[in-house]
This record gives sequence, C-alpha cells and structure tokens, in this order.
Amino acid sequence: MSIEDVITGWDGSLVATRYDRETGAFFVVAIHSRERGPAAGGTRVKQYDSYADAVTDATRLAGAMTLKMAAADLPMGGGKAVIALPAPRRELADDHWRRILELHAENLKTLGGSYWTGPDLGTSSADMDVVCGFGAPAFGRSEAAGGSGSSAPATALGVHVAIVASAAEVGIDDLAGCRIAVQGLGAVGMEVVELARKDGAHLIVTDIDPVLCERAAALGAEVVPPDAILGVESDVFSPCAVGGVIDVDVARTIRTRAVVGSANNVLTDTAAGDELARRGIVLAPDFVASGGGAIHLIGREVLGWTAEEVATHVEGIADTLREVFVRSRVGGISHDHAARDLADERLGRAGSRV
Ligand SMILES: NC(=O)c1ccc[n+]([C@@H]2O[C@H](COP(=O)([O-])OP(=O)(O)OC[C@H]3O[C@@H](n4cnc5c(N)ncnc54)[C@H](O)[C@@H]3O)[C@@H](O)[C@H]2O)c1
Repeated sequence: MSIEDVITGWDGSLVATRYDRETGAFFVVAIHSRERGPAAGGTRVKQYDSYADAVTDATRLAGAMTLKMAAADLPMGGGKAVIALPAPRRELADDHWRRILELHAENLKTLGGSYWTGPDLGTSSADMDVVCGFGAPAFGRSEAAGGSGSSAPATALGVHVAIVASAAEVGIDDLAGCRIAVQGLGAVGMEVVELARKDGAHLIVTDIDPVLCERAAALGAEVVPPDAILGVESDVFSPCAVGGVIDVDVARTIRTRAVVGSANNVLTDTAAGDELARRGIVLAPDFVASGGGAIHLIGREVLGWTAEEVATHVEGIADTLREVFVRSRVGGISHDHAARDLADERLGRAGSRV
C-alpha cells in the first residue's frame, strides 16, 4: 500500500513521525480518536520492510484501540506508537536501545498528554519505566516503579472468558474435551493454554520458538509446526501471535467453529469476517476478546480499581460478546460488523458505519 493510500484512507485524527539519523530508528505515533478521552495504546517495536508499512501498522492498530476502548466502555480514545528499528531488537546494544526510548519519550511529551503509551510487541514494563523516567505518559510500568505491571494475564483471562462464551454460542457448554488450537505461546498464548488445560480442553499449539513449544508440550498440549496450525481441525482457533492471519481464503478453508484470540486486527479485512459468518463460524472480534489488558491498565491506573474489580470487568467481556452475537442474529450481519456497530454506538456515532 502506498503512503498516499494510507494517509487518504485513514479516518483518524493525527499521525506524527520522526526519523532519527543517529539511532536509525523511525518513530510513528498515530492518534485515532480522543472522543472518549486521551488516546491510549502500546508501543510496537520491530523491523518493517518500509516506513510506509510502519505508518500503516500504526494507523490500523490505533483504529483498533478506539474500538477496543469503546467496546470495553473505558474512558480513553485509541492510539498507537510504532518504532521501526534499523536492526533486530536483540542486536541493539543497551545504550542504543535506551537512546531510542529517550527519543520516543521526547516525541510523546510534545503531544502534551493527548496520547498515553504502554507495552506492546517488542516492549515491556521495564521499557515503560524508562519512558516514564524520561517524563512521558505511559501505562504498564512495573509494579516496583508504581505501575500495574504486565497486562498479559488479564488479556489471557479475557480471551478465556471469550472462548467459553463463543463455545457456548456453537453449543459447547463445557470445555472438557473441546479442541482448542492456539497460535502463539507468548505471554498471552501460554496463559490461555494454562487456563483451557484446567478446563480439560484438548490443546493443539504452535509457536516459532521451539522452547515455548516444549513448555506447552510439558503441559500436555499437542504441538504442530507453525505452518500447520491453520489446517488443524478444532472447535476453537485462538490466534495469539500476530495480526492479519485470517484473509478471505483462510476464512473459506479453516476447519473450526469459533475464532477467539488476542492478536489485534486478526482479520485482513471485513470480507474475511463476512466469509466466516457465511460459513457459520463464530468470531469473537479481537477488539472485544483482547480487551482484558486495556481493562487492567486503565482500570488500575486511571480508575483506581482493585485487582478484583478488574477481574469482574474482564469477566464482563462475555456479556459484550453475547450482545454482539444477538445483534448479529437479529441484524443478519457478521459478528465483526455487529461488534463495530456496538463500539460505534459507545462512541456516540450510531449509524455512522454503513
Ligand atoms: N499482552 C497483552 O496484554 C495484549 C493485549 C492485547 C492484544 N495483544 C496481542 O496478542 C498477541 C500476543 O501478545 P503477547 O503479549 O503474548 O506477545 P508475545 O510477544 O509475548 O507472544 C507472541 C508469540 O507469538 C509467536 N509468534 C510470532 N509469529 C508466529 C507465527 N507466525 N506462528 C506462531 N507463533 C508466532 C512468538 O514467537 C511469541 O512467542 C499480540 O498480537 C499482541 O499484540 C496482547
């Protein structure tokens, strides 16, 4: 996609970019919406094929954050930061990485509180401690530094709650013996495996990291190669690795009854959601199912909720999903479409999406 297409096709409010010669890093901050409050969303760090790809990723992810905050009824808007690295993160010296975080903080401070960042792929609570130390607004600092720590356990709990609700929607009232295929065994995916294992589910898992696969195998999961997971027959497919996994072709061929995971923007486009709906496959839209992390961070750090209150709100993801399922049935629309309508209503934009 050309940069012109990205810019003219985006419905958000601001994109700020900066290239730094000294570190070789390219910074993008995308503020999609501040209708419900300051924009919030994590900082994603990786190498991109082009700077246009980095801007595309930031803008798409920022839009998803607007939907996520609205679906979870949180008083924040949607934003995202992306840092395109000149080399893989593990190859950067510590002082090089720290300088990149310092520049990132400098950029965020110029936005004057319009955007709050947090951890995402490639960044951690320790990185947020550094960003905050340089004076920029960041959620998800370590607990030792006064933050609420990792959001991954709450995200995984929300995905689990969504799996139970989605399974019920296809007539499975007990996860015992239910075949759940999990793609990605990182902070969220491994916890999803642990929770489903306690329910007696049959787990089929994969990751590009063999160490994580071994860990899941030790928990009793069946491990398949990364390129085999989309061909596995399952009751629930749980994408917990990267976005863009389900395009129309995958939606046409995947052998599952429900798609419920944490990966943001798991559908490449709305046509993929339409195809899942046409085949009667339940979709728990990612911006609903993965809302637990945002509920944890905003709940603890903005709303002053206790851990128990956070857990109660994360459990509420099931109610939101059931509402999505009802709207889908009544309106004859896909689950993706129904969830976007619901989020739009919470943004006060009812009827804006045609
Ligand atoms: N952590 C959170 O609170 C949170 C919240 C909302 C959404 N998410 C999203 O959920 C997903 C997982 O988050 P996480 O915190 O567990 O990240 P993570 O980096 O800890 O784990 C991701 C895992 O996916 C694996 N992976 C990458 N490409 C793969 C592939 N092609 N096939 C199989 N495995 C692959 C990686 O090796 C890694 O183990 C991400 O897309 C993230 O953006 C996370």
